[in-house]
Amino acid sequence: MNIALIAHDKKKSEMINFTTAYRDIFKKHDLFATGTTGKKIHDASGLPVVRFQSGPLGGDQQIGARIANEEMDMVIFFRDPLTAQPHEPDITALLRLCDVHQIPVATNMAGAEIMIRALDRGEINWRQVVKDRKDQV
Ligand SMILES: O=C(CO)COP(=O)(O)O
Repeated sequence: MNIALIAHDKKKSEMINFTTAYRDIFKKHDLFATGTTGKKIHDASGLPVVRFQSGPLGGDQQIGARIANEEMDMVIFFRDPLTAQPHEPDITALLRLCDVHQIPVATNMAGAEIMIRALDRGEINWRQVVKDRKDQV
């Protein structure tokens, strides 16, 4: 599965802890991230991460484009609900595309833990059906 990982600055340490704790699950999948988040995850856990632009420079939009193409299967986005972001419209657009395309999305660690365990039990394998269908048209 293709998993997008994103964390705002005050949530980056949570993301590092999360990806390190669930490293054995994450290493079975393909990881994508906004620029700074991806670098920190890789440096802390050694997991390979494809990095897009930093969020304020368009990284959220790049991940959104992957979602629009049915190329992203899950989004874990640790948002900072207490700090205004200059690229708020990009963040809203990314979450909107998750809803448009029925992409499992967690915006905090409590939800992300449930989702990552479900992933490991194969409960998100239906995404492969969606992608196969897209390849046929
Ligand atoms: O701002 C972000 C998401 O909206 C995250 O971007 P960085 O991972 O580059 O800090």
